[in-house]
Amino acid sequence: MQLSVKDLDYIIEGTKVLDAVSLCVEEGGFVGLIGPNGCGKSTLLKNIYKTYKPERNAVFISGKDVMEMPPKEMAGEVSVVAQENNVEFDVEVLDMVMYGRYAHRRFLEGEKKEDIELCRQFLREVGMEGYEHRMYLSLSGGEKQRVLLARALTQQSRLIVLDEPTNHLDVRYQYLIMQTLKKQKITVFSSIHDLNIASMYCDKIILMDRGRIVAVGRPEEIITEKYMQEVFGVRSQIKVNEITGKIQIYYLSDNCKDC
Ligand SMILES: Nc1ncnc2c1ncn2[C@@H]1O[C@H](COP(=O)(O)OP(=O)(O)OP(=O)(O)O)[C@@H](O)[C@H]1O
Repeated sequence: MQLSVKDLDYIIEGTKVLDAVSLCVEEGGFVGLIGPNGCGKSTLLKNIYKTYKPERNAVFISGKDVMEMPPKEMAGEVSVVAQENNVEFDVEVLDMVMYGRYAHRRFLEGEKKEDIELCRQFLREVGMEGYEHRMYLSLSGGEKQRVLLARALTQQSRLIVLDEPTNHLDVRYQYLIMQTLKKQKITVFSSIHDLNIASMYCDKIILMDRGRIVAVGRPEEIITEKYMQEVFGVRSQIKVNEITGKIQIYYLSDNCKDC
């Protein structure tokens, strides 16, 4: 098992934001984390990649407690695409992607040709070829997001954790990014708002509500009319798409005449 969380609580300003959260993500899995705004998805992910400090013996990557892992070891095991990336100083896009090679470089070692080629390859994969020498902060939100994904892939860890990676992206790039992730031989754990995208790419979905895990299962077991109503408070119709064979969700508005 690549990632496991055991009975994790997390309190922010006196409020229990995570309440006894346990989950596991098996090696090679593509696991989506879904749930309403404010249910604790980002807080859970931040505990996993240690932006927040989890309790000891609660978060394990490849069997090791993350709190026992020094930064370089952590970077070798898990790459992260977080939701907020406050970049304090501007760099060229290629240099931004090169940061992903941190875990693979020795102290004071220069950039290797192979590293640069790898960075260029992942920039191509995310549709950012030709942007290598643009300044990162001059990019649009969606372009930045794709560069950060290239950086995470360049890290070549076995697990990637992403917080809403398709935020900011137009529909073409939403699918390109998910497709790119799917192609890698890597374990993926990602929060996802778009449930049709989740059903298309995930083999397992974890549903959260109010700081707790409500259900875990295959997309067709979790993205159901019942859970949509109970957890999101939205009426929906769910059908299997004839072309993709995946389930598709249609939202029904309250003032819809015939539904
Ligand atoms: N620094 C903070 N101070 C106070 N409350 C916070 C803080 N960070 C998060 N929270 C609260 O914790 C809860 C969980 O937030 P979190 O960002 O984890 O939700 P989320 O499921 O990722 O939401 P979204 O779908 O909107 O991104 C929310 O109610 C949020 O307001």
